[in-house]
Amino acid sequence: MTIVLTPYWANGVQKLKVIPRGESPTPPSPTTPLSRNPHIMLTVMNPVSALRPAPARLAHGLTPPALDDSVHSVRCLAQLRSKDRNIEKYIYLTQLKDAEPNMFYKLCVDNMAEITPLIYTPTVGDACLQFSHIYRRPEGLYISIKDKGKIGEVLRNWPRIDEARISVVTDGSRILGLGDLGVNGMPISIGKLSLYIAGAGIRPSSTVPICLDLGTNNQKFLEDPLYLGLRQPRVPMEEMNEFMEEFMFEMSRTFPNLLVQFEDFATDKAFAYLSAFRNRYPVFNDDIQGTGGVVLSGFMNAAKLSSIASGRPLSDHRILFLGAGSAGVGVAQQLMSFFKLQGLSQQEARERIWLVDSQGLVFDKRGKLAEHKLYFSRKDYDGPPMTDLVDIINYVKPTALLGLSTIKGAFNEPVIKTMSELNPRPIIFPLSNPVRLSECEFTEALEWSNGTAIFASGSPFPEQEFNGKMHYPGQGNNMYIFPGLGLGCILSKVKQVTDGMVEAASLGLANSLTPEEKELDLVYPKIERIRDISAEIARSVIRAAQKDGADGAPELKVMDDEALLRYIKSRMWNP
Ligand SMILES: O=C([O-])CC(=O)C(=O)O
Ligand SMILES: [Mg+2]
Repeated sequence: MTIVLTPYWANGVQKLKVIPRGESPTPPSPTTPLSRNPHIMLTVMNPVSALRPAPARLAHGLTPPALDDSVHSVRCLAQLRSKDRNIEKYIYLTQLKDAEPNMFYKLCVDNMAEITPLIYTPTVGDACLQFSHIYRRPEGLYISIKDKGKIGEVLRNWPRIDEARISVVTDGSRILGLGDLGVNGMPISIGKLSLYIAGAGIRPSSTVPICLDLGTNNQKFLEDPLYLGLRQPRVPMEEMNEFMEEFMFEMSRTFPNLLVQFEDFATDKAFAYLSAFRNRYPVFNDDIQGTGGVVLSGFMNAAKLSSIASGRPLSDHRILFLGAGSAGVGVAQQLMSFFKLQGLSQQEARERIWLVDSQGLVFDKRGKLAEHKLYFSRKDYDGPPMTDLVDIINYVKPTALLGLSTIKGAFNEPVIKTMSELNPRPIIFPLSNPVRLSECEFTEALEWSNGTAIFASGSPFPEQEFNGKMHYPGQGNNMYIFPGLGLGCILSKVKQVTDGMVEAASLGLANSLTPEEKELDLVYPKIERIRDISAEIARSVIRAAQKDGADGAPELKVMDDEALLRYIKSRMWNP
């Protein structure tokens, strides 16, 4: 006999009952108590934790006499802190989100600096690597290549279609700097959306984490008996293109009010799908535009500090990128705005930027280059290939060195010393994620530059005392941008995400430093203020959407800036 396990509730406790397959649970009658009504039971057992209703208050006597929400949050935090390993903390928080979503988000909002690195970068990287092993419950939506031709049907299985406003979609092909993780990329979509909720007050039930499964080329996963995805290599690009066309079309049909964030697609796909869809649907790519926007913002503040020390005009900065993938080129494109804001032409702005990839300096005469590198490829160099980073620095004489290479240790002592010889305050941004792939550590940058480096990294580093002074590392991570950008897009019901909106998000972030933060030489605001920052960013984004004619909420146009900010804050969800 085949049996199925059917969950039911008894005295407020969830249990499992074995019943023969085909036999249905007792049909509900109007007199069935709520806790025994299988329809209610189904809601409670909804596979998507963010969609589950808050658990009903238990009847008197079913909870300990002194259980109280404010004390319980202290208890949860203590339980969290009692775990030694970050991955255990991640698992604990995932379970808490499932069991008590409000408590989970309350902990996040109240302890942003402590919890963000656990639910997001860098711990989420480990969670992805181990996802098929630490998996406990369904969360989010999985669409596989096997669903081609019926993607709409799968999407319509989402239980709260009407409420859906924001989806993070990954195909797992380039998770952080960890490479192709296939369906194990799901925690990235989940983690980003947790930050939307905690950082911008997006309602949990309006978030849709999605992982597309187009196979994986990760041999280790293909051989892992616990791997949760399709056991096949990635499908060819042509097949994926058809899949993506159907996917985006069905997404817009099923969820007419949804903003889509593409996340961690391999470089070629990241660029291809952004340009294929951005004029047709409200979509942006976090790794190209979010990272670009956040680095532009930090760079604007860093350049001011650096120029004060050197006396050079802002328009004279020279930026060298190590790494020319989607993030590197995305950031380079965004940094063009910095120079244009200083009055340089497009051509002049481009000449302030140099790219280095795995084969060294990117220049026209080097030979065939990938499409996305062409724009920044140097036309003014025709010597032999230049591969040594110190040589390249001595040739380019950059004021800023930005790393998006995922090569740990690439910014070594000679590199940073050379930067320091050229600049009284060199800008050093090792932006690769997670932390163990960072081009250098904060302490190294401080030591080798004798405390002069203006530093921001993709993953978090602790603050550091050096030569009797406290130094604060910036975190140039797109987490500062995407929650506010998304909030602005949702509230103004945008039809598209324009370049102007991304630039506005970036300027909004740059201008959000308080006088105290400036006093400490910070290039990014403190993460504890993320809700205020997100509201400011959202306002800038809404104004830019209105200017670009991309918005669909005319009622926001008549509000003055103060009223708009109040309105944005009033729409934020609180746990
Ligand atoms: O997730 C992060 O921490 C930043 C990001 O988008 C990436 O590295 O791909
Ligand atoms: Mg990413």
